Amino acid sequence: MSEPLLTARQVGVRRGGREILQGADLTLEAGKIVTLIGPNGAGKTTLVRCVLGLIQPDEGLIERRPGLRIGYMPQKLHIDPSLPLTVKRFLTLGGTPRLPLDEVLALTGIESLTGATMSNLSGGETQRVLLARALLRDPNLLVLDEPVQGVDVTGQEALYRLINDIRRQRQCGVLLVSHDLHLVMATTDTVICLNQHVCCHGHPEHVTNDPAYIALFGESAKPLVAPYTHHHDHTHDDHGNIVEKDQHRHA
Ligand SMILES: Nc1ncnc2c1ncn2[C@@H]1O[C@H](COP(=O)(O)OP(=O)(O)OP(=O)(O)O)[C@@H](O)[C@H]1O
Repeated sequence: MSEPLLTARQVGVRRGGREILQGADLTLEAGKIVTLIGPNGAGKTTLVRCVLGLIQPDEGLIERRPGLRIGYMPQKLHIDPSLPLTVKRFLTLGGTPRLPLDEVLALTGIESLTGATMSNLSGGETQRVLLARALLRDPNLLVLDEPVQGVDVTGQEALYRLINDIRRQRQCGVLLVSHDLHLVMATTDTVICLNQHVCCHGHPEHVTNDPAYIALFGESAKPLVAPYTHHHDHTHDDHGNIVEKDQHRHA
């Protein structure tokens, strides 16, 4: 096995006197897709921000391979609709790209959009442009925070296929945040379920057949067409600590 691109060990983050992330482990490797899933407020974006180096964990450590280049696709893009910003201008705002623009436009299928105004793009087009921007850095690691937000179901499948093709072609590692477990299962190498701590993790096929996983996510997580729902064999108190069901009943 080659040296990982990034390793997070026992990462913990506290905010406002509350543990929002505890003991999270993560290993990202070239050519592999790791998907973070979990309910709202589970700490997914917080872990992503630690990976990106935007925040320092209060506990644990993050090791990055020297020279690691990360391409980041944020959850949302806020652009003033009155700004007449074209796709080409947007893509070249971040300085000199490491990959030829034409190559990235072709890879993401947005060659015909270069003259379009950013605020006029559809949800799916916007996400492709954001992906293109992340790719221009020629990253060894792509970090995609809910990349299919605002995209219809057909577009979501196409976007996940594209992400899969990109990691095959470019052999970059991918860290994906998703609520769409059923859509990412087929292309993910490792699933990490987060709810302040890592509730379970592993290869999707093994994980979906694991009774612990089924107890955690419910039967609806098994068929590939069902919406993702999150069930726990435990709950969390206001501080993110695990409360066993029995404790709860007697509380
Ligand atoms: N700077 C902060 N100060 C206080 N609380 C914070 C801070 N940043 C995050 N939180 C809280 O930590 C928790 C985890 O937030 P985070 O954004 O990581 O969750 P998430 O899993 O990405 O959620 P979502 O799926 O809704 O995007 C939330 O309850 C959030 O309100």
